[in-house]
Amino acid sequence: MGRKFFVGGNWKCNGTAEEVKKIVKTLNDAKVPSQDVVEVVVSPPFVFLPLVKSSLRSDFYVSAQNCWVKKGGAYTGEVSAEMLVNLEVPWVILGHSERRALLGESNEFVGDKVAYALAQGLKVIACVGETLEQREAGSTMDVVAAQTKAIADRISDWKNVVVAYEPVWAIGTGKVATPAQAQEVHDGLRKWLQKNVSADVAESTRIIYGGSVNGGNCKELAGQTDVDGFLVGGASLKPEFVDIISAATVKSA
Ligand SMILES: O=C[C@H](O)COP(=O)(O)O
Repeated sequence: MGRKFFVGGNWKCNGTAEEVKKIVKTLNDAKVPSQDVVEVVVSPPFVFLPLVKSSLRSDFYVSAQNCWVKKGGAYTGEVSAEMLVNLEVPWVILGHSERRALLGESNEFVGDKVAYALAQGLKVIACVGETLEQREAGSTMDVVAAQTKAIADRISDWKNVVVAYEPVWAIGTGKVATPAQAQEVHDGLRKWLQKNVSADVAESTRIIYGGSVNGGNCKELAGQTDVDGFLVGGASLKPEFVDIISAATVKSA
């Protein structure tokens, strides 16, 4: 079974209600490849999830950008996986590098979050990626393998997991990884899954790329064998997100 192309739009901490309505309208009016070809998920800030969910076209899905590591309770400011399930939000992004760096989320903490969210029935976009310093030190594969291992150690079923490879140096910088750089790490991650999880999981798990993806570079990146889609930040707030979704046709061509 082929891996269906996956395009996620991570809106991060952006937008007013008016801006959100405008983005949704652009998406709703867009002509994109069918659901058989591409799975599209947009991830607004928590407060806009109900608005987006209720107004977004039915062939696109919503995702939260984070959730708490265990059952809800006395955790001021957090949102639990159960709450997302209750609101019928199917996806959650976990382990984004901004949270790892700014909020000190460790590999183990992210692994615990992934395991808990999956156990509640959520689907997870799990982010991994190296800093520029780590890349220059030649430790890219070690870093992403350790991040992936912390997840693999805690879960047994990968069917609801998409792995997002997001080199930190490429996020929001306009400095996109070359298609060859992306392919090299995606291939390395797939081999890691094959060796440490199973051949089936390696073959079926989508590994998507994130980091300055835009309407201009998406097709070449999508052409790489092991690039199964994108997690898009800045460009997901703009009409060019539609072109990025349409890059899925590169795979089916
Ligand atoms: O989650 C998305 C990534 O952080 C990429 O962000 P960017 O497309 O703005 O570089």
